[in-house]
Amino acid sequence: MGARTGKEYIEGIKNRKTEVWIHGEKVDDVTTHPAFKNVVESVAGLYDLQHEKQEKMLYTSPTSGKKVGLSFITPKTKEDLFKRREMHTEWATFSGGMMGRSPDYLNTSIMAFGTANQFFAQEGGGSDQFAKNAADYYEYARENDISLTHTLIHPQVNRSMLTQSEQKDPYLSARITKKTPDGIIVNGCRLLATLGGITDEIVVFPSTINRTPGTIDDPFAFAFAIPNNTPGLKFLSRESFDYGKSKWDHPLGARFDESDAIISFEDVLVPWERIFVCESTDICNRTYAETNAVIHMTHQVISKNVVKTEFILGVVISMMEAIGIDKFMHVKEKASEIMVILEVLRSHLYKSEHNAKIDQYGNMTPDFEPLNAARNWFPKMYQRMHEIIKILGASGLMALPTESDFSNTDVGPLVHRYTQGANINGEEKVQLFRLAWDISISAFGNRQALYEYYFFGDPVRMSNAYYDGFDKQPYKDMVTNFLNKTKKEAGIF
Ligand SMILES: Cc1cc2nc3c(=O)[nH]c(=O)nc-3n(C[C@H](O)[C@H](O)[C@H](O)COP(=O)(O)OP(=O)(O)OC[C@H]3O[C@@H](n4cnc5c(N)ncnc54)[C@H](O)[C@@H]3O)c2cc1C
Ligand SMILES: O=C(O)Cc1ccc(O)c(O)c1
Repeated sequence: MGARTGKEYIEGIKNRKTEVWIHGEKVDDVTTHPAFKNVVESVAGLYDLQHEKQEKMLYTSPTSGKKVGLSFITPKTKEDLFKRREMHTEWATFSGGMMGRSPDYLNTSIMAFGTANQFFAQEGGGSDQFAKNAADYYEYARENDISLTHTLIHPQVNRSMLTQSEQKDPYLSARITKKTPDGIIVNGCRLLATLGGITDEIVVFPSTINRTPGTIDDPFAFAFAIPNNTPGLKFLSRESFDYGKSKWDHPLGARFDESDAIISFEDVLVPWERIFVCESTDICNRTYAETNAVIHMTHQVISKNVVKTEFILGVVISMMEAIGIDKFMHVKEKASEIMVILEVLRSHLYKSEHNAKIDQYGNMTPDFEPLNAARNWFPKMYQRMHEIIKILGASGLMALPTESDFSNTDVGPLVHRYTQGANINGEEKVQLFRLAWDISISAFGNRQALYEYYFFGDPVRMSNAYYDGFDKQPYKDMVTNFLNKTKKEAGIF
């Protein structure tokens, strides 16, 4: 098939008839349901963009010779990484970086699993069949341009219990309940699938963050990918933040609300050919790190976050000029904080690409150190950018008549006059500040802040993993050498 168009993506999910629930009802057709149709249209827009900018977005499949999405590329050179980043940038620009789960994010991980497929063959739970499955799945997803969601997290019942078997209900988190000649049977729940009901397939993998060393919880230790319409699979979506308002009133929420879903498994049969890990806590713990999937995913994330930061900077500078606060010292200081965040992110991305090396699987792999630092830092910086919009926007983030107020002949002229800015008319100012509101105040905006803080894992545990993995010795040696030298110079031997 090759790279799909928006129309093909929409037809695909329409025909799939995934079991999606929202607001207490089963969704008949996600492509027309008010909670999903606008974001479906946005995802379709991404697929169309692949064809509008083919040079930038597609490459030739090494197996079929067809044009396929560049996010699936097996990078062999630094130029491949630059090209892939430009592709990520193009898709991110479509939404101002507000779609965290544009399909390129997970496509990079499928590439990594597929090319590192021998990882899944190792002793202690792996098999040649699992390795073949990972290679085949990469080929299948790339050639058919499959859109994916993923779920890695156990339900938030009692986090003080380190394993799922210890929970008061050890059958709550999704686990293998039976093995049959056809595959495994899975029952229980997983969190949290963003874009859940509106993708083709779901990747059910272990957390990227290691479980506590030494804990074995094998019925919960698996990795597989299945179609969203597999019998017994339900997507229980959160309330929609697309309130069906005009895109002028809700410029982000009415277009990019990706939705998040709890995943329910009821006697779901996962065929053997779709399984990559089965009952191995040990392999699960190492999957993301040792296939380097997390590195390729982070390359997409930081590319996307550069765009998101550029977009927010643009909004903030426009707001400052709109209400004439752009000469105040503290205001410039706050905008400069965002400029610094942008330059730091760009530098991390640059270093990661320029220091890239061929890994053990033959892939040109970005340097993880700058990417890892950036993914530990940005979740906190995003909260600050969010705050800066509120500090600078003040009442302008609430004095926000709607499109229908402007078009009303009685109050339209009034609101147009009363909402004007320093060098901008009322309608233009409200449109700009509605965008700022949708980044910082609305349910959509606050979900973005939560997403950026948490989606890659709990920043506290991530920081501890970062600290533990950091090579600290050179810095300790530096200080020891310095102290030894001063001791010597002081005549103490
Ligand atoms: C908007 C959004 C979208 C998401 N999309 C996806 C998705 O598509 N796929 C997916 O798999 N996941 C997704 N996630 C889930 C995300 O990965 C988790 O939120 C994240 O890993 C943190 O886990 P948790 O939410 O269970 O928090 P918890 O682990 O429950 O943590 C809650 C609080 O308790 C503290 N805490 C808990 N346990 C410990 C501990 N052992 N030690 C120290 N402190 C602890 C944490 O620091 C935190 O402050 C999404 C999350 C959000 C918010
Ligand atoms: O691995 C974890 O524990 C959290 C995590 C990481 C990457 C993701 O994309 C995601 O949705 C969740």
